Amino acid sequence: MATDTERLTEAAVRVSGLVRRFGERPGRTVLDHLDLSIAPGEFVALLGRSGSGKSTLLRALAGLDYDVAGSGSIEVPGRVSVVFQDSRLLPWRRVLDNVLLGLDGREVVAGGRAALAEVGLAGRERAWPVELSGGEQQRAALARSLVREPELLLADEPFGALDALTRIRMHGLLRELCRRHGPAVLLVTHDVDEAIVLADRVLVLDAGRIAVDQPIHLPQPRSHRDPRFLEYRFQLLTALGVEEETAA
Ligand SMILES: Nc1ncnc2c1ncn2[C@@H]1O[C@H](COP(=O)(O)OP(=O)(O)OP(=O)(O)O)[C@@H](O)[C@H]1O
Repeated sequence: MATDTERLTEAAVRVSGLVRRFGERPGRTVLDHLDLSIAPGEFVALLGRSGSGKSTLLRALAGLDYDVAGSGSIEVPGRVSVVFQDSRLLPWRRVLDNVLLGLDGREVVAGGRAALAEVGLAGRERAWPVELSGGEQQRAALARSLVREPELLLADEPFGALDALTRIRMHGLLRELCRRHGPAVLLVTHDVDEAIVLADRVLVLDAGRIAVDQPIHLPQPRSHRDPRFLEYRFQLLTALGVEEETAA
């Protein structure tokens, strides 16, 4: 029998027949025999209408869905980091202590400082979270994830609460950090453009399954004005049920 490590050599994530239900029996089926695989280092964005189950899938991959009815198999690597829409920094800990939370040893301090420098927060190690802007708090959250050198980064609307300009800056930063650290990424987003700008592959979740699996064949950095970008946008908006005239 193959070991966990052997089985994961070709895929960072392998999900098979995943079912998740909520409510009293028989309950509402949110994920319905969903299959998904993500290669090591691949950046995948997950779109879907509100309530389609994107966060449910992400929580399942993160192992955060205790007490949920369901079945199916999930294989993920040993080192998984999660970033949410809010930074979830502990307000009573300084920024560097937040980044190092749960890590031991003197050498991790240097790693934490380096991670903060990578996200543009050098010099803010001793700041309190409340002293950071929303974008800076998300940068700190990214540093906290990356210092753990994850093989899989799960991100649930990490830029959803940021203004448009900060968002664009964060896109560049995330792309660069992923290029350097090479985790597989699953990014949940409502923003079709964000998905096309960042991802190697865009998925659309519908009726409990992956309804669209679209590789994005565009060089980085990607321009919204590229006609191929517009084609991907049109196609994905249509898959999301946005009126064709609006999508056009
Ligand atoms: N713990 C829970 N208990 C009951 N129902 C839940 C629970 N978690 C999620 N649901 C339901 O499952 C469905 C999918 O929720 P989920 O948060 O995964 O959707 P989503 O695609 O991430 O939505 P959004 O884009 O609005 O964030 C929703 O109808 C939601 O109400």
